[in-house]
Amino acid sequence: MTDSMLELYVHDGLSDEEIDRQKATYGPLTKDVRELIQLALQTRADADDVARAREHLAAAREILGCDREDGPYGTRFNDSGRFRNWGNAAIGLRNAIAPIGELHEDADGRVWADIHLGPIYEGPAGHVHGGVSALLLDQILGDAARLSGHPGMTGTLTVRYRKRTPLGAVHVEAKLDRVEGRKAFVVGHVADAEGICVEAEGIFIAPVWMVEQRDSFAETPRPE
Ligand SMILES: CCCCCCCCCC(=O)SCCNC(=O)CCNC(=O)[C@H](O)C(C)(C)COP(=O)(O)OP(=O)(O)OC[C@H]1O[C@@H](n2cnc3c(N)ncnc32)[C@H](O)[C@@H]1OP(=O)(O)O
Repeated sequence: MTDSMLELYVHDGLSDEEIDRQKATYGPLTKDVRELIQLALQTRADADDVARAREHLAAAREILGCDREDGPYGTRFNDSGRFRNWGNAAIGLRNAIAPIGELHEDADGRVWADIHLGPIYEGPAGHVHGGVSALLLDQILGDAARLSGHPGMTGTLTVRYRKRTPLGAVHVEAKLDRVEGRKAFVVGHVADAEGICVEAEGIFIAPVWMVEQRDSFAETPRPE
């Protein structure tokens, strides 16, 4: 288990220029697919038009599938400290379902993101699915732990839904509270314009193998 995870931390030696080129190529593709996911939900096109659109999509799948990788993307890094977890379900640059775009870090260690949650993230009518809020919090709290120098796996995530979260603009933030041995305690919340909707505490635990590799994981200042 541990070994299989480490195998997915790959130094692929890409130059910064090549990473930028890939971002410019695949970032817009992800954006297009994200819009497509929403259109699949919202289109009123009739059966003929849907059939026509599906033919185009089949053609696109054929082109994109010609040369492809198998399996998970993992975490890839290069010599200049840039790392890519572009498949990450919450924040991956190449993952069209990942809701988090840009992540910010303040000088006081607060990590935050402003996100637009469209209708594909619906749970209760017109409101954000509770699992999506937990996804955002798991990621942002984990990033706050990592960026404060205490990366770890989520051991426990405690989520309290204080009020419903409307679809639309939300703000997510987190901050390291304290560290006890291999455990980092992080607190955070999801808020709408009216205030906090969901609050969370996470315990992020650095497994022994991660502590041994800590330099590689902690000194990762430039996630893509
Ligand atoms: C580079 C990292 C990037 C992070 C990105 C963040 C965003 C993504 C976050 C995730 O989604 S991670 C995926 C979800 N989490 C997992 O799949 C974790 C699965 N569980 C594990 O791998 C292990 O159970 C874990 C690493 C959490 C703990 O295993 P250990 O063998 O290191 O724990 P150990 O039994 O030695 O206990 C160490 C301490 O932690 C405590 N502990 C263990 N499991 C715990 C737990 N689950 N919750 C709270 N505390 C826990 C335990 O009591 C003890 O406390 P004390 O030091 O005070 O005695």
